[in-house]
Amino acid sequence: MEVSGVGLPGEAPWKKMSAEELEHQYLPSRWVVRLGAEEALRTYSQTGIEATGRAQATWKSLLHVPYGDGEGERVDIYFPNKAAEGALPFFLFFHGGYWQSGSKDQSAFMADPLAAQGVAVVIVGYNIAPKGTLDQMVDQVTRSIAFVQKRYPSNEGIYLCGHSAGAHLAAMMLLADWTKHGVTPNLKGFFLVSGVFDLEPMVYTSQNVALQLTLEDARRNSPQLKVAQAQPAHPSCPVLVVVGQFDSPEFHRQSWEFYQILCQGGWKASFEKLRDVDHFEIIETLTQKDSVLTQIILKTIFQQF
Ligand SMILES: Nc1ccccc1C(=O)C[C@H](N)C(=O)O
Repeated sequence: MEVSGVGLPGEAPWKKMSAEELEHQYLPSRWVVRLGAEEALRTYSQTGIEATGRAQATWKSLLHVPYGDGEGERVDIYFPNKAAEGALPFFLFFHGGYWQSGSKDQSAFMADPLAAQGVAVVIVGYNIAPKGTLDQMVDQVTRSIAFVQKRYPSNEGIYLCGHSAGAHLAAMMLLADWTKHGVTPNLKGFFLVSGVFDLEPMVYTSQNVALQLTLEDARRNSPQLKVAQAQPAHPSCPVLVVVGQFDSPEFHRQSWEFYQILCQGGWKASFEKLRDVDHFEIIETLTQKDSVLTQIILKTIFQQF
């Protein structure tokens, strides 16, 4: 006998959720325990704005550097105090905000602690919805990476880090086809922080009002599905999938299942659940040189594992 509301074995758990529950699972600010939702979002923005101001006051920077002709196609680059501008590891960051909020101008969370250790930090701007579509964002991110490789061909590695929606964009780069960009970036590591890798549930949340994803768009842009179908392009490149203790169960499931599919596909993946942090604190901790995530990133870049 079929029990209503209970899915088939192996069926994604979100398919059994009510619309309200699904909405709740995919609103990260509702899962913040230390603050109210509004205050958590305010603190996150404030922390990003302050870190960006500090980075611009401290480090040599190139701001609003175009990587394409489109209006939003700009990066900010923060350099450590070194003469050799190009022979450095480059850390590229893709901000979160559900592909419809946030900007590079308030996302240089990690610039200070990474530049202090000799890493060039690139904060990537892309056209958020409704101006940009998800396909355009993926293309912009691809071009931003090709741009960095072309401009700094003697780089000591390009590391990609994304938060939330930005982790999705970074994960899409595991599968990027670089041939049409005329360059193969020297990708050395991926840090996927509190990401969404299967976009199908997003189609049924209020986030899709601005995104306007069809089921087909969502599937075409789901690294969870793509990784399962492809050979690893960079089998020796470390891919860290990390989620916050106070992220919602759906965010935990998304990260865990993506990590598992990476392992099955032959990627050098690892998984971390960071204690005591929510969806926003996880990235706010990158302003501190001693935080667990900052240290993991630095150890990966400098191969101290
Ligand atoms: N501003 C963000 C920045 C980074 C990551 C998520 C958000 C969100 O606002 C998500 C959603 N609108 C929420 O209220 O949780």
